[in-house]
Amino acid sequence: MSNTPAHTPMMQQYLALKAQHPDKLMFYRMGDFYELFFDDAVKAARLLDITLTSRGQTAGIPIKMAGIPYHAAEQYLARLVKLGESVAICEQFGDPATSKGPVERRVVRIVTPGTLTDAALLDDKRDNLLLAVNAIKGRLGLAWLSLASGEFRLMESAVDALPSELERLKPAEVLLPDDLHLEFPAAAGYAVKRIANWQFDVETAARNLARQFQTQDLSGYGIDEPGVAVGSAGALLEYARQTQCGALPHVTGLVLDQLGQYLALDAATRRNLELTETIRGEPAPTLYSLLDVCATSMGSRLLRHWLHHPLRNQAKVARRRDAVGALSQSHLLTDLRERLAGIHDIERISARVALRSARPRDFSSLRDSLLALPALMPLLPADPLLEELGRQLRAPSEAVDLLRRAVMDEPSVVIRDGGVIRAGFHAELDELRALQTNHGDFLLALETRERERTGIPNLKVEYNRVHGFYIEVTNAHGDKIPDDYRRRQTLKNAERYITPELKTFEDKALSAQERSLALEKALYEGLLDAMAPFVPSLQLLAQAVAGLDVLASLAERAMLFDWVAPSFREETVLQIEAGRHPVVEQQLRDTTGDAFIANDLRFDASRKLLLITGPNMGGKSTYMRQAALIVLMAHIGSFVPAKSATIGRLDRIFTRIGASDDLAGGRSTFMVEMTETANILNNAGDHALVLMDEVGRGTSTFDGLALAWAIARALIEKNRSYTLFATHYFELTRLALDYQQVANVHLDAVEHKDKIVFLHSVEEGPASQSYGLQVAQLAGVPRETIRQAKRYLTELENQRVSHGGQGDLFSMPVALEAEPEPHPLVTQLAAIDPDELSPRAAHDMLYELIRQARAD
Ligand SMILES: Nc1ncnc2c1ncn2[C@@H]1O[C@H](COP(=O)(O)OP(=O)(O)OP(=O)(O)O)[C@@H](O)[C@H]1O
Repeated sequence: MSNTPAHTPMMQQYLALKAQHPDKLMFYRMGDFYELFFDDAVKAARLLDITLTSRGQTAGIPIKMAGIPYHAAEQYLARLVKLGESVAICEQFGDPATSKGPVERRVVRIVTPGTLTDAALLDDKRDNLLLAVNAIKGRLGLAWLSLASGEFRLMESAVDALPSELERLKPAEVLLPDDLHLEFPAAAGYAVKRIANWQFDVETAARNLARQFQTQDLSGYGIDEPGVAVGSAGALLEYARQTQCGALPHVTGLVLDQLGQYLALDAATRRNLELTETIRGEPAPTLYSLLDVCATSMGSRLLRHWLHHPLRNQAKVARRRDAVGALSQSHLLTDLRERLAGIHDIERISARVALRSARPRDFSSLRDSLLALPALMPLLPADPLLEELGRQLRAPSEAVDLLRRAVMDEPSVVIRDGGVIRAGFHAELDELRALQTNHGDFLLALETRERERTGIPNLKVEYNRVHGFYIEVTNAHGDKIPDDYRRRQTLKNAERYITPELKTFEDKALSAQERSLALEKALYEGLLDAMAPFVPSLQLLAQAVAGLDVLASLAERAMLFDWVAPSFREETVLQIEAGRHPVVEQQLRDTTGDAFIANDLRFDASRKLLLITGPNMGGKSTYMRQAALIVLMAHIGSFVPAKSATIGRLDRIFTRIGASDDLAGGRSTFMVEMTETANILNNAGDHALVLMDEVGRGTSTFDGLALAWAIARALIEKNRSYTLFATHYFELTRLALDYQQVANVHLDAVEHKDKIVFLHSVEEGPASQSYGLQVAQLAGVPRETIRQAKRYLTELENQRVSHGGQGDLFSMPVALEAEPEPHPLVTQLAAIDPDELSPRAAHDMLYELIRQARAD
């Protein structure tokens, strides 16, 4: 037998619970603290910067410990989940005073980065997604859930779509089967959890999902033959359920995400266009930061979603655009937006109701929000989409009525403290509360009555903590004591009595507070039960509010910034009159106060590639990006910064903009550039909008020029996309001579007293010079260096004139065509060494070659 002492009973309990959650930190409730032990304590102390102490020994091992006060737990949880950690929260049940051995404890929930529902842990303005990924035979199965709203989606795609899907969804946590190895973009900001492979089993998943949704199978969700994505959805649902230690009643269905319905944006494009984050990862200035003046956080989240999911269907987008138009014309728009601001996060509150974690203030906020809805309807202008949304704004009247009757105007923060259920809702609760507050009245009334009954004028009814309630009679009146008085205590000059009536009152009063708190808690549980059936309709209503809010914000932006309604066409056209870059325009206004120079853009079937030249800083990138942003804004239903915009059928936007290293991913600038280019050449079709910014500049001049030339030709001949191709290689401007679909445009600049002035206006034709040195001078490069560069430039230009220079490369384009394969006869001839051949063999060889030549 070993001499090692056994673990203490408490540690045995701890270790048994911890063994079920080895990969999570365990918050172990002990009185007013959550304690962490052993390695968890060391880790938490490091991550949270809290003190590491020790708490004696167990089984001969010192117990390392770190603790946090339970009432401050949320802020620590928030920090841990941000760092990608998961935490199992273990509460104590039963009364420590009466239990033998350690009080019972259970893990009540698990907080992981992707399954947050607490208002305090969530970002109001973005969805918090849990994503499960699997791949089988080259097919990728994705499923994702926003537990805080109940939205559950899935899709299948090719494995190489993973990076762009991650960029689109931006999950907080990703679940993967144990032995799946996929290449993930580095530093993507989500936690990765490995779970057992069998959890992804497709058949089990399909069964479990159908059970969750209470359906026969999944065909009602458009899934007739469950595949790899269903396996992911099953694994995800089970994981989410475990984190909540219970059912997920608000997850009532699945949506099959049809990628085909969205304008496709690859990962690089989402980043390059700075939709919701700048290239440096900041939240502003971005298109989202400009557009998001939503009054509710539900609206802000939906807008973010719309920006990442522009719709291809022109009719659907036109409906939104028309609603934005109607709202922008409405003199009630400001009123509407003010009213919307009074509406709380119905979506997330409903989810918490379903998960039974709603707090008292969730209920009062929900009530106030539902009561505010009817006032919105008269503020909606006539418009088909707005009328549809308006119809969805009706709150279930029973729910409103219940909340009104049950919940105080301003309930306390936690139910534990009472003060939540409204007076008049429940008679017994009212009585219990009355007992606590009306002691004085009752005692006075009793005193008066007893004085009259006994004829003792100085009889007193009183209370003290030791003896409770009593009637005190001085010894002088001892002979008048009625029969029903029972002696409780004898003093020097007086006796204290209790009567059956007073005893009953005492019992009630002393336990009233305890009982009223318990009753209030039970009523609160009942309220959660009673509200649960309304969750699905509240979720729908929340979506309607969010939709309305986004449309109203877009209308406000359209009015303020003077944007116009785009018009859509089926045919090949993309025409923008006086377009502006929405974000740069506002930045200029806020900083220098300069006006943004509006520019036209014209594409049609006979003009599909624009070669853009012009000086650095001239505005090439801005011009290209503004085209993409206008197209994108149009496809979410927004008005656009232009005088007019006519947009034909489009299915994708591709961008190859800017030089960014992917050092973490081990790819150089040039490698990133070429990977993105390869993606475009392999996938862009004639309905794609392609932006190519200075492709080829990441390598040597000649390689870069040759690549840029070949890439432009491929885009014209093969992809036939709408292409904006900005370049510093003037040689490329000659493509316009060879292809009628190619047009040259340039950004204008003028030199004024040795200084360059950018006009930022786009003109037809190629630029005349590049002004590189002038821009360098403007940037503050020392004068001497500029002088040297000038001298060197003159030398280079002279050499170029005498040797033909780069331009010659393109005056004989054939030279660039791939070398043709040599004829087999040539190969054979080259392989012959005549010195090794006898005259006879040479003769035979000659005949053989002639035979082959004739046979050809
Ligand atoms: N149409 C415009 N009106 C006013 N200012 C503009 C306009 N276009 C660009 N600018 C200003 O010029 C700056 C440079 O523009 P941009 O980055 O598009 O130039 P570029 O030609 O792409 O330069 P480079 O070749 O060095 O990348 C912008 O930051 C903006 O402040």
